[in-house]
Amino acid sequence: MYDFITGRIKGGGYAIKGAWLLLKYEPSIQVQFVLAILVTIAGFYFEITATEWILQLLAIGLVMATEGVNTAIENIADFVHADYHVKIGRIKDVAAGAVFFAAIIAFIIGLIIYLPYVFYTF
Ligand SMILES: Nc1ncnc2c1ncn2[C@@H]1O[C@H](COP(=O)(O)OP(=O)(O)OP(=O)(O)O)[C@@H](O)[C@H]1O
Repeated sequence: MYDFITGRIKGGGYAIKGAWLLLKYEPSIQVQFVLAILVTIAGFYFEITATEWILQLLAIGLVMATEGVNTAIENIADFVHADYHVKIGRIKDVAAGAVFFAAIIAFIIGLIIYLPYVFYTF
């Protein structure tokens, strides 16, 4: 039981370290993080509802998480095969495609939440 708890705490520590590495070194994650801050400011500005906050946070989490996994896949691909290979290209394209799905959904959620506020405010 003690090993289980210390193991979980260590695992959490590694995960926080990984999140910090993503924010510090990955431009794609940094861009998503800035966008997340901007929509959070917009959320406070327009005083969106609790349900809208939940959907917005889910969208932010979905995009940041898939972007992080995409970065990990790119790193693995470069580690196992640094030279050009058509299969590596396909693996990276597919991983980027997953981010695209998440980003499109997040964008649509953003439109659904903010268009009515913008429309009625201005
Ligand atoms: N070793 C490779 N072999 C074949 N094609 C590759 C290889 N590396 C990259 N590519 C192609 O170039 C694209 C971009 O790859 P890259 O690793 O530069 O990612 P990226 O889009 O610049 O990601 P990021 O901006 O997050 O670093 C891939 O989606 C793939 O089509």
